[in-house]
Amino acid sequence: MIASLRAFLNRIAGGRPEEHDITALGADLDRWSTTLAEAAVEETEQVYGRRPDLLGRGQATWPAVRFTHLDDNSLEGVVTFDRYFLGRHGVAHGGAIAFLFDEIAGRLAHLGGRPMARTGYLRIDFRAIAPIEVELRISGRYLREEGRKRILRLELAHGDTLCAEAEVLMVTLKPGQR
Ligand SMILES: CCCCC/C=C\C/C=C\C/C=C\C/C=C\CCCC(=O)SCCNC(=O)CCNC(=O)[C@H](O)C(C)(C)COP(=O)(O)OP(=O)(O)OC[C@H]1O[C@@H](n2cnc3c(N)ncnc32)[C@H](O)[C@@H]1OP(=O)(O)O
Repeated sequence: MIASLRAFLNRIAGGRPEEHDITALGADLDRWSTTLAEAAVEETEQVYGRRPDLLGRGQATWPAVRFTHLDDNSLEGVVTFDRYFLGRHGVAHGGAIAFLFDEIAGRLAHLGGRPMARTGYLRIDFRAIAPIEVELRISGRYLREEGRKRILRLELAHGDTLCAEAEVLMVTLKPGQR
């Protein structure tokens, strides 16, 4: 279903359907919303975004990263920004890159069974455009750990071109923090 939704969002983003199809689609979506409202659950019960075995953890609105390497202190992977993530002129939206980085930082921060942490800061430098619909490389590693602070470095590259880099602070949650 998530794969279908992902494909659907790309068709929406990249299409210019006829008016009668837009109207029919809106009605279909409204019907599904009503059905899904009956299946509403608390956050702890939801499945969306909680399936690490699926691309993008089972989120349709997250760029689908495929990890090629994971150890306790670093990771590597590939990601393609679909049409849905277009900013302008064939380039991925900067916010989509921030979303990608925050998620990757979360993944990196919890490697090696480390305790739960939250993003303190995410400082991004956009060095070159990141094109959509091509495979980009993502990498992340620990710079250092200081008490509750984990400082990480992330990179997004297209071939030999560095598209964006970030320094991220993840802070270990204190007892009672959620
Ligand atoms: C959403 C939760 C993630 C759940 C992960 C779940 C499972 C993991 C499994 C797999 C992972 C896969 C994917 C992960 C998914 C998503 C990851 C997304 C993560 C996020 O998207 S998360 C949402 C955005 N995030 C926030 O919503 C944070 C709001 N905020 C706060 O919750 C507090 O602000 C907090 C807790 C950050 C700190 O607060 P606090 O009271 O606990 O600690 P305190 O302030 O004492 O800071 C301690 C030391 O950090 C330094 N420090 C703190 N902040 C700093 C800053 N900005 N700049 C420079 N230094 C800073 C202090 O200066 C001090 O340093 P020092 O000890 O040296 O003095």
